[in-house]
Amino acid sequence: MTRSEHILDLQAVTKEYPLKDGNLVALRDIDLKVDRGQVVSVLGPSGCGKTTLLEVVAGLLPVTRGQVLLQGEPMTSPSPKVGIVFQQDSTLPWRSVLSNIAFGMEMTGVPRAQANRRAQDMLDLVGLSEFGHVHPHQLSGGMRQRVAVARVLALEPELIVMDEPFGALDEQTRLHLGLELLDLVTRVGTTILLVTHSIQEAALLSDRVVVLSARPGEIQESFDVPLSKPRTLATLASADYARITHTLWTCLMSLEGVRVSDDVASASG
Ligand SMILES: Nc1ncnc2c1ncn2[C@@H]1O[C@H](COP(=O)(O)OP(=O)(O)OP(=O)(O)O)[C@@H](O)[C@H]1O
Repeated sequence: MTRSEHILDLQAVTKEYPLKDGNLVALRDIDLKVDRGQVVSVLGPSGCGKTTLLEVVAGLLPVTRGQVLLQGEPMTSPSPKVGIVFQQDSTLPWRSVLSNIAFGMEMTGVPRAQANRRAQDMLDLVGLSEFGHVHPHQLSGGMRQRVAVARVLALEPELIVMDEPFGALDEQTRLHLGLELLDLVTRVGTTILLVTHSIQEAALLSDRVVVLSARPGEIQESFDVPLSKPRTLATLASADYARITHTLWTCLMSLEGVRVSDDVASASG
């Protein structure tokens, strides 16, 4: 594999937070390569450093040691090449949906008329063609997250990092929107790094799932997800899906010191 195919390359990344009485090591020696067009999920126990990892990748936090390369270049500050979708609704309530999407483009100097045209294209892409002129509070939580995704896609990032983007939604809506997102990013060829607490979501959407250990977060295991594409809700009923969720569940439970019997793990999948 050539260097350019690794859109993201974390090399021995360690992140420490300074505290009054010493440093808190949030991440230790993280080596992670993500190929162009891949969806990679990060799972791990609460507090293991998942959000820290995303913030480091997005250039929002400096690393303590090691480096983050995006397309071979060190990432040391936020870049338009990396889009971010957070769990919390980040739409601006006083702007219409269309102008929420256009806003990011206007900030980067795109003329308003052009930004509005592209915003409409993005709305069409996320299935909200008719909703450009309403305000965010008139949409459901899932629709608002689609607006957030459209706003990020409009900027044509190389990589999108997502922190529990559908975490505030019920499990069914979450998986449904996740599949829509997967279809979308497959079409536009974007690379995704996704933090989630949901084994189901990670298995359903990812090419690879990385499991972090309890703090300090180190890479415990990395699993390729051998599910055929396109993924659909029917994937949830497949034997391969049951196997990969079982594997992920067992790995996570072992981090919590729990031994999972096959029966319990199968039932959980
Ligand atoms: N700004 C900060 N200053 C000091 N410590 C921090 C800071 N931000 C995070 N931490 C600590 O770093 C560790 C990792 O936090 P982080 O939010 O990255 O974990 P997480 O895996 O995303 O957690 P969760 O799954 O609960 O959302 C935690 O122990 C947290 O308390």
